[in-house]
Amino acid sequence: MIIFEADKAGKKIDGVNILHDLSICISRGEKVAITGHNGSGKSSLLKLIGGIYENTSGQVRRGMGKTGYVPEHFPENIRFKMQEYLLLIGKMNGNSESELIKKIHKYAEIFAITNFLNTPLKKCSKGTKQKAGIIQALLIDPDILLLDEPLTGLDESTQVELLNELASINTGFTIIFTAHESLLIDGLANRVITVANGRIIADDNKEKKEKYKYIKVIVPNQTVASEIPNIRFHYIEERTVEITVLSEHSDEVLTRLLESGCSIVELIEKR
Ligand SMILES: Nc1ncnc2c1ncn2[C@@H]1O[C@H](COP(=O)(O)OP(=O)(O)OP(=O)(O)O)[C@@H](O)[C@H]1O
Repeated sequence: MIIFEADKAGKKIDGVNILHDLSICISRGEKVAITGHNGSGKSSLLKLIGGIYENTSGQVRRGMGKTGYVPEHFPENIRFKMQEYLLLIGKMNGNSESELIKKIHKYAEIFAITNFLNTPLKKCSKGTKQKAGIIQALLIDPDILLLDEPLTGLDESTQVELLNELASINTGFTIIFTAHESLLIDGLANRVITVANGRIIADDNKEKKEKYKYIKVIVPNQTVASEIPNIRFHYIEERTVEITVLSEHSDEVLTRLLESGCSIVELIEKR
């Protein structure tokens, strides 16, 4: 199901075109990274997708359901304790208090910040505040989560922690985020949109790239490999063969090898 579609869309602010000629389609469940240099238009594209910006040219259609948006910077000097703040924000969105407390505790556990629920936000670290920002967006049970540079300014171990936590929340919903870090792009995205000067210059669907399996196997005789379809192979020793096969054929190839009395030494997935 398509949740966002742009056809030659553009955005002009104060007479300046900041996004040009964008044509994209995003489907439910995709994990999309928007990347590019500073000032290339990443945040603006995210805002256009989320409806924070309306297009000033071309066509845009949205069918996204509830959208949770996490801005790049968490507001400074909030005097509320974390749980008070999350309750306040959650109530604005019509949740009941008991329902909200359950959700806050569930997400605080996933994001490993339960110990900070009673700490004033202004005393929390950048990483903890960032996590509170993400939880705030999750409290509305969004169908789509938009994150603007969620790892910026965090140290490396917090980045890895946050990535794992983001990857562990419900895999079914759509996540669209801007990022510079290959850690987040490689770890979370299945599609990478690259922008430069307000234009999309690349749109790569990682899932579509063919995946291969590399199998190292000891064969009982030299005819086995030559009788198996859909593989490339070469001998590295008299009885040891390296086989490369498309992932989609790998199960049937492994079955054939085992039925022919081969011993599998190594099995690696490659892009
Ligand atoms: N509200 C605005 N008014 C005027 N110009 C803007 C506005 N928002 C963005 N721009 C301009 O549009 C361009 C793209 O900005 P944007 O914030 O989308 O880039 P970005 O890739 O997210 O940058 P960064 O990586 O530095 O966050 C920049 O030149 C910026 O100055």
